[in-house]
Amino acid sequence: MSVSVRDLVVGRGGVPVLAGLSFDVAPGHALILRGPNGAGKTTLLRTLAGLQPPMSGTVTPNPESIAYGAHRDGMKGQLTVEENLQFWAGLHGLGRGDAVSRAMDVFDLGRLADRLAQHLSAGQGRRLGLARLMLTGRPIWCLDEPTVSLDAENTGRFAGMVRDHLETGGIAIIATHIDLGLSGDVLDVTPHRARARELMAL
Ligand SMILES: Nc1ncnc2c1ncn2[C@@H]1O[C@H](COP(=O)(O)OP(=O)(O)OP(=O)(O)O)[C@@H](O)[C@H]1O
Repeated sequence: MSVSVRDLVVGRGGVPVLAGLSFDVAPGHALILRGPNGAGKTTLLRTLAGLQPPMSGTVTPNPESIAYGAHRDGMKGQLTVEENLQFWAGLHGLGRGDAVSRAMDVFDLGRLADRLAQHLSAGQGRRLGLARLMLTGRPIWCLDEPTVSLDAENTGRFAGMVRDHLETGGIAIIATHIDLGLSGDVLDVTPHRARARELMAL
């Protein structure tokens, strides 16, 4: 399954932020989004993931194939680390087998299994949020600054997790300011800024 974006315009509060976006991402490939603060990377990712509608243009496939990851999405503070992961696994039909323990292993969460999510440090919470991706069973990951709060070791674990995902035919679209050492295309959204395009047309 490929991602295909055509003539996409994305915005916030009814105001266009990025325009003229057309790109494809093939199975097994990553696309790294770059651009300065406020350029529109989050807005683009949220639109791809179906969290907000495009102002115009098309995105395929539909959001059911896409897992969106940012901050502590969907984490329930009153549940433990393991309970959170079991909840997600059950929701996506992966509640049986060892999917949860494999997801915990990726970010070395075993020692935190019984800790309430609300008591996790920022980096621990990020590790839990990222481990969740493995339990969605979704082939396309849209990730917004996934390594914020992660130390070097866990940043490496994250890059390894994405590599494994790509090797099994998955797709990752990632907004990040750091070099994750992943091979993939880079899309600098700067030339697509709606205001920049308006000025260029003058
Ligand atoms: N709810 C909102 N209403 C109106 N404008 C918004 C809203 N949220 C964000 N914006 C604006 O939309 C623009 C794009 O923001 P966005 O978060 O997509 O940028 P970004 O490239 O992800 O930035 P960063 O690198 O800082 O995370 C910014 O100018 C921002 O101020």
